[in-house]
Amino acid sequence: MNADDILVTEKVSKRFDGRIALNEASLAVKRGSITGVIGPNGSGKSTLFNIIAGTLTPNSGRVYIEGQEVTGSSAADICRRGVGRTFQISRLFAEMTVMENLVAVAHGMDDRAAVKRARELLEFLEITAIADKWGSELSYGQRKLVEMARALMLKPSIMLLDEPFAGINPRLQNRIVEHLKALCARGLTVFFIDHEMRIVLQECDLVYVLAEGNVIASGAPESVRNDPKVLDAYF
Ligand SMILES: Nc1ncnc2c1ncn2[C@@H]1O[C@H](COP(=O)(O)OP(=O)(O)OP(=O)(O)O)[C@@H](O)[C@H]1O
Repeated sequence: MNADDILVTEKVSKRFDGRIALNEASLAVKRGSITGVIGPNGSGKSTLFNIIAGTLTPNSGRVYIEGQEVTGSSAADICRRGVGRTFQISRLFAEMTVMENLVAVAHGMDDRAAVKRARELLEFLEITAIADKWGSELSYGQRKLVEMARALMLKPSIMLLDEPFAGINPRLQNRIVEHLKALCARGLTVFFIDHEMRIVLQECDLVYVLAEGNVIASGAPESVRNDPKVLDAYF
C-alpha cells in the first residue's frame, strides 16, 4: 500500500440476493487528490460508497483508511476517522434552519464552537444569506451546498460525494468545483461519483470506471475517455 493513499479498497465484493453488485473492486485514492468514479446506472458506484462509509458490509474484501483496516466498521466509526459524505438525495431536515442543520451534526463540539464552524463554512461557500432559511425552503442547488457544508462540519480529511453536480446549472457546478479545489489546496481529499463528464474529464486527477460491478478502467481522464472498454460500457 502506498503511503500517499488515504483510501484503499482491496477486492471488495457485494452481493444482493445472490446478485453481484460489486465484484472485487480494488482502488486507491491519493491524499489531496480529486478522484472520480463513473459508470452506467446500476454499475455499483453507490454500493462502493456505502461500503466505504460503513453503511453496507462487503461480502469479501478489505477497506483501508489512512493505512488502517476499517472493513465492517460502523458509519459512526468511519465518520470519526475523518470520512465525510454527501448523498445523491438530500438528507437535510426540512423543519430546521440551515444553521440548525449544520449544528445538529456537530457531535462532540460545544454549541458555540459548532455555530462558529457553521458560520465559517457558510461564508466559505458563499451562502451566509440562507443561514436562517428552513430546509424546506431551499432550492435544489442550495441544498447541494448546504449538504456539502454539513459534511464539512466535522473537518473530514476525505469527502465522499455522491453526484454533487447532478441536476444543477453549469455556473453552480463551476462554483462547487472551485470550492472543492480550494478545500483540496488545504489538504482535503475529494472522491466523487458523477455522470457529469465535463467535470470528471476536466477536474479529476484520476478516474475509476465501474461497469456491472467491475472496475474496468482507471487512469487520467484522457486515457479513460479513449479506452475502448469504457466506450463499450457506455454505448
Ligand atoms: N439495497 C439493495 N438491495 C438490493 N439490490 C441492490 C441494493 N442496492 C443496490 N442494489 C443493486 O446493486 C446494483 C448496483 O447498484 P448501485 O446503486 O450501487 O449502482 P450505481 O452505479 O450507484 O447506480 P446509479 O448510477 O443508478 O445510482 C444494482 O443492480 C442495484 O439494483
